[in-house]
Amino acid sequence: MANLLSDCITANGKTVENYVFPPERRPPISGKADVPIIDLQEENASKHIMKAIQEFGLFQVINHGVSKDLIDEALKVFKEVFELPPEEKSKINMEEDLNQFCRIYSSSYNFNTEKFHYWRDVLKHHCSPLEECIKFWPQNPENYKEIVGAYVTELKDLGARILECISEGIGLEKGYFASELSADNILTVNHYPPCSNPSLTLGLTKHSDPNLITILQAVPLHVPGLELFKDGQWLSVDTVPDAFVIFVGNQLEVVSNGGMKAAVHRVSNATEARTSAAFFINPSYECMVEPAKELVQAEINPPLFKAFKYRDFFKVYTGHDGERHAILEDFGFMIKP
Ligand SMILES: O=C(O)CCC(=O)C(=O)O
Ligand SMILES: [Fe+2]
Repeated sequence: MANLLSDCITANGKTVENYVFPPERRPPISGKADVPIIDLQEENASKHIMKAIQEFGLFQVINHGVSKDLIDEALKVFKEVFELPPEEKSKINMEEDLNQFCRIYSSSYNFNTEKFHYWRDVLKHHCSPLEECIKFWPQNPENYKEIVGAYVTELKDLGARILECISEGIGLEKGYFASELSADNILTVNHYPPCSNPSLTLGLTKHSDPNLITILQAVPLHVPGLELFKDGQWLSVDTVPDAFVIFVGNQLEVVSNGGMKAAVHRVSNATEARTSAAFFINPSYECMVEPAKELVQAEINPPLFKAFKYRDFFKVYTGHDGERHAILEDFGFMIKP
């Protein structure tokens, strides 16, 4: 397993080879995306969410009910993980197995085979069922389990409320997603260390998330990073304080039979460090995913995706970085270049 970037930087203060992406994989941004800010307490929140999804595939939520103190504590503890001395970090499981419940690694799952590495370190663990997963979470910082346990419990609840708004918005019963479709939760903490030449690297390449929805927060707010691909252009995404960014993922695209499109995004680096926490709401690995029967009609609106087991999709998604688009098309996704 490769060293973590955060360790290399502390150890010798300079960058590492194989992090320079070819120019065609890092086209510049053309401006800013005016991503809608939705007040979840507002009566018409569901309507606003649907409109934002149609236009952007993502939106910000405020008045979401998650306390500011808890958010601040969680984001602090996430940063602290990457500030631990290398010997402490190495105690966090670094196994390659996809089913490991807690892993810390650099760049991506495919570090050993990928040609270019992303300028990021990652801590990733499952969060459901909490009592089981929490045993595998980092022992340090000491308060990690307590704070992150409370944080992911709140985010799970927030996700359920947002999914209720979405099911209402697309004409499905309110509890449609409160099933195996949203049974698994994974937390990914991305740490993008300071980069001396951020125009040459990528924190994360162009992708859409594999899941139902993602709930994201990043600090510090003034450090840019998240970028959205919209109408053939890359646009930077600024967020307002204490808002969560909500992304439509591939499985929502399937269930809505293409009615909603997953947000295509990437992350650029900066001369300052940035840390983001992405809470992924996923189907369970055994869940069969297909377009909702209620949204499909044989002649007028035939199913655009064949049914698949989420495990099979996820294996493809994580295993074939370079060929991902061709393979996703095999599942029915119409991927534009
Ligand atoms: O760091 C970010 O802003 C986004 C991270 C992301 O896209 C992901 O983890 O899938
Ligand atoms: Fe993402």
